[in-house]
Amino acid sequence: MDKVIVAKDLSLAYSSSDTIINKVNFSIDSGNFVFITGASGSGKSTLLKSLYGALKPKNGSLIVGGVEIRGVSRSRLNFLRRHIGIVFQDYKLVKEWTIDKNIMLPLLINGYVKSVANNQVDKLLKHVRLNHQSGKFPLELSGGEQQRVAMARALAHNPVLILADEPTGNLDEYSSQLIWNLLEGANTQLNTTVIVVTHNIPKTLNVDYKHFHIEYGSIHEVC
Ligand SMILES: Nc1ncnc2c1ncn2[C@@H]1O[C@H](COP(=O)(O)OP(=O)(O)OP(=O)(O)O)[C@@H](O)[C@H]1O
Repeated sequence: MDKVIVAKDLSLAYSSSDTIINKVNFSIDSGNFVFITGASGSGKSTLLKSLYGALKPKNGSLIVGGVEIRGVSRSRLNFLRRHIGIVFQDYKLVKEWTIDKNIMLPLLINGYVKSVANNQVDKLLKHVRLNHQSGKFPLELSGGEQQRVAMARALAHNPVLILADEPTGNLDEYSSQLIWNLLEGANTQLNTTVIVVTHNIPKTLNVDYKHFHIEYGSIHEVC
């Protein structure tokens, strides 16, 4: 099976004095569904940031989608990110844009012509059960609805990898379940590799998943 991510002796830090992740080794196969847990401040978001190149390794090697993140050029990183969908706990939608335009952005970046992108946005809004909210702005939606827009944006360009940082952290049970269903669907139907940072692994998920736990700068596989 292809490896989507390979970390060798990977260390991550924000400054030269304190290392958050220290010489870890792990790999993730294409099509895996992976949970990353750990105490608050253990480095879960830091690890995720490194996977989309927002934080470069301090030492060691981190290969994502065949691209070595350490020393990667801006253009190569932009190319890699076209194959990644990212979901944040605080949604990170552009509030001045309609939800349709937010979802359309990755499609236009990936070279879709406007008419095809428009159709795709309609399909995605239906997929996340928000077609009735088309044309609205993010702040006119509830938190759960905004996160579903963020999910639609992450799924829009059929990414090979979805990275989600506490995607249900602020949501009620109904919205959380919808988000888990969407992530599960991407994984089982499209074979998208999914990596989720969370404090709580849902009990209702119908996928075989891997579970990595971060503690004291190390990562170990729980199952
Ligand atoms: N931009 C930054 N600059 C400097 N230090 C940072 C930065 N972001 C995070 N840190 C530090 O890195 C450590 C790990 O933070 P991180 O956000 O990765 O933890 P986490 O496991 O995701 O925590 P939580 O579950 O609370 O979100 C913390 O000590 C934090 O203060």
